[in-house]
Amino acid sequence: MGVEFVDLFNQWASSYDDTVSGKDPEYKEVFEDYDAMLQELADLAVSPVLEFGMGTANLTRKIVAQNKVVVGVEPSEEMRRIAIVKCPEAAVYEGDFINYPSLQLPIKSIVSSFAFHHLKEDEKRLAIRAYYDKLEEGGKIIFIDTLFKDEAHKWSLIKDAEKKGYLNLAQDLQEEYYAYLSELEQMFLEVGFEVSFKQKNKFAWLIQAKKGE
Ligand SMILES: C[S@@+](CC[C@H](N)C(=O)[O-])C[C@H]1O[C@@H](n2cnc3c(N)ncnc32)[C@H](O)[C@@H]1O
Repeated sequence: MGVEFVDLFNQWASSYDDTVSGKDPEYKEVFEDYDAMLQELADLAVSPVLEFGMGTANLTRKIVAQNKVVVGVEPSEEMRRIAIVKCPEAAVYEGDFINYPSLQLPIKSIVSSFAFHHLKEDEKRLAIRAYYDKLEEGGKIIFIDTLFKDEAHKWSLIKDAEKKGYLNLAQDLQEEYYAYLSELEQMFLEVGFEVSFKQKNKFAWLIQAKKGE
């Protein structure tokens, strides 16, 4: 489910790290402060960690460097191929936010960066419910992703991208399933999570959702 973007990621995998390091002007602002954002997320994660959409393992490496155990799930074969080389310490599985191998570990953190927007609204809701059951008491979901504050904010980002000639970005902002903050907040609250949002750059937000103890 939600894996309609995988071909794109197979093609993007070999140049993905150039994009996140700011070499592609079109996506520079999307990934502004990428390393610092991932580091903040890594610092917050409590082991054992389940990571979805690990891509080329940039977040995974930061978590593993703190001697935390990470199980990574990634649908793109090309991304997994790079992730395994860059982060041999992590267990890496084929799968997605909803379908992934059953794990025997007690999971204390579920993390993901720049990937949750690949799920449609009903898929996001399904995943969040399942993560509530999967997490240990006191466990946390910690995501970083692009969010829209509201409809006006969405269209201001799209218009701004168009004005700069960033037509791929403008198209992504319309075609991928970026959530509205209030809609995502509601999905977490209705399951029983405490949730908070912190804006990290023009596009990306840190989302923390805690399961009560
Ligand atoms: C923009 S990349 C982010 C990679 C990495 N987390 C990072 O921060 O650089 C999005 C990743 O999500 C993966 N992805 C796409 N659809 C997914 C899904 N339904 N479930 C899990 N991962 C997915 C892609 O293959 C890709 O590796």
